[in-house]
Amino acid sequence: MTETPASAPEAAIEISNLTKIYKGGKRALDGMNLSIPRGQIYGLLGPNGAGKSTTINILAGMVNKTSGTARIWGFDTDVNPRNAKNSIGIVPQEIVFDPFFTPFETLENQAGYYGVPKGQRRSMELLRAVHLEDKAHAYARTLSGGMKRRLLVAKAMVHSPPILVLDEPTAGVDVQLRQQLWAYVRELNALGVTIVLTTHYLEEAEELCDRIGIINHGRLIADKPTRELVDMAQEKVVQVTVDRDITTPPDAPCFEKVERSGDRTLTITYLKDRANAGQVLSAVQASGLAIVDVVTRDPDLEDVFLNLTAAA
Ligand SMILES: Nc1ncnc2c1ncn2[C@@H]1O[C@H](COP(=O)(O)OP(=O)(O)OP(=O)(O)O)[C@@H](O)[C@H]1O
Repeated sequence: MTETPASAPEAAIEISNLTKIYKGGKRALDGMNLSIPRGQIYGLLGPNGAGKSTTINILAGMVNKTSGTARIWGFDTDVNPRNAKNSIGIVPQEIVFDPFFTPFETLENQAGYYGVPKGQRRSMELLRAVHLEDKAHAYARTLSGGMKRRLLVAKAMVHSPPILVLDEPTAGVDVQLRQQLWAYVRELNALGVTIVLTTHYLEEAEELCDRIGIINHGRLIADKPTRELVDMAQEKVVQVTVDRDITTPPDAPCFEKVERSGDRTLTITYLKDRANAGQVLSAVQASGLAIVDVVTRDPDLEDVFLNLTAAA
């Protein structure tokens, strides 16, 4: 089983100057530096093709890096590949199973592959945790897409690794099952497992992750606690409904942008460091319009993400 260094490392994963150039010349990672603190739920985000899967596949030992180093739970993947591998469980993006094995057999085989002794295997316990107990002896090919994904999570945990990495785990999983999956991920995290996930659902990342890193063009361009990252969003939006049809939208120095979004509605964007909602509303009233309704929208991770990746 996993041999842990004398003291658990500060960083669960430590990547330095990692570069990957694929055959054909594509530079998927361009000197990536990334340190994932132990004990966290860490979200790795980035637009399509940014290098997320390449990073994860290098950690999983499925892609060879071109240069740089990666340490998993303190173990260098070049110097100590076996311990590095035993310290991490990976839930891949692609669903790959031998369709002729049952979920129970799939877990038993995987445990065998990791050398987990029979007496220490937890196949049924893991199936219970991912709500697949009643499918334990059904053929894997009869499982739905969501069930297969949950089986993959259980499979990644057979050797009780201290780090679990999930690559786009909720793609194609319905809302209810997604909630169950996240509940299990949270449970594992509460037990001390460091979680790393990539996702395209920014709302999900915002809700679930303690810390978020954003990758773009093979480099890490942001790495902050989720709250701080969301706070970087500058633009706030107020939607104002007024008492009469608007011919020309009013303008004011505190507006960053103003649009007529209906006969009687204005959508006004302002920068939270330069103005506040009170000033924006006063400016609307000063233009002679009476306000009958106001809706505000807080900036979210999506705003920050789009700004950062567009700027880079
Ligand atoms: N086997 C490969 N051979 C050549 N180029 C590749 C290979 N795998 C990935 N790439 C390229 O490397 C870049 C990074 O791909 P990667 O899959 O790591 O991105 P990603 O951030 O995971 O994207 P997505 O969100 O779409 O999964 C892309 O331009 C991709 O086309």
